[in-house]
Amino acid sequence: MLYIKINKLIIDANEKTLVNISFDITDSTALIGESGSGKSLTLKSLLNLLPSFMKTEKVIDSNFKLNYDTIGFIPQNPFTSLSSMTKIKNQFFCSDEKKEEVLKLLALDESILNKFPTQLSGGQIQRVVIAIAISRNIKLLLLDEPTTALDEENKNNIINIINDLKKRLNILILFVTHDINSIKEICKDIVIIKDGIIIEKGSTKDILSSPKEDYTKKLINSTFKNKDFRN
Ligand SMILES: Nc1ncnc2c1ncn2[C@@H]1O[C@H](COP(=O)(O)OP(=O)(O)OP(=O)(O)O)[C@@H](O)[C@H]1O
Repeated sequence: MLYIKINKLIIDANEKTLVNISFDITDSTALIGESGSGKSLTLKSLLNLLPSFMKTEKVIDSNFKLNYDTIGFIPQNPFTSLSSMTKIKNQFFCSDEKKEEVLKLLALDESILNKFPTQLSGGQIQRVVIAIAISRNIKLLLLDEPTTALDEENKNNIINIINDLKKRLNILILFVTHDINSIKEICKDIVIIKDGIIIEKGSTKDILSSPKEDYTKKLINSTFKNKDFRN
């Protein structure tokens, strides 16, 4: 079983600590917090993409190497991550067989390979971005609010697709969002973050059914319409 134990992650900028957290990813973890809580900085630090003026202290234990080959990243806005002048088939870096395999997993027709991104819908583009990420045999999939730029129908589609991928592929998931409701089907664990510090963490079921902190209750009440977990 894959795991990542983030025993210490401290990010400082200009003498100020922006993030100071520790948590594990042993299956699928949601990192949830309001704007400015430190979610993106956490993802960027795992991808080694923080600006050089930020100082980082990382103590991470994992049973695989964390690098470009093993980490896939799905950004908030899929429209900016594809090259608009390049046909979809040339945006993959894998064999044709692998392309066919991942397109099937994402319920995308092979005909999209000969199209340009501008010829696809928002939902199709996000699925292509996910297909490209998983075509690299990654071990960790980072998702940064992947449904923000999508309409309600495509949002639900993407959530179902990620849930399905999680069941089929043996990969870890770290899903960043401010919307608890969007991850309740996908993520086994939740980490609640505020001002760079963890407020509460635990299993999704426990956090949703009996949140301990007021901040968590506020997040749940602002987004959580489905009462399944409370009964
Ligand atoms: N380049 C930077 N220089 C200085 N401070 C920064 C920089 N980037 C982010 N910060 C600060 O770090 C804190 C965490 O920012 P971060 O972008 O990680 O928040 P977030 O939780 O991802 O927010 P959002 O949901 O709006 O994307 C914020 O206070 C932000 O102002």
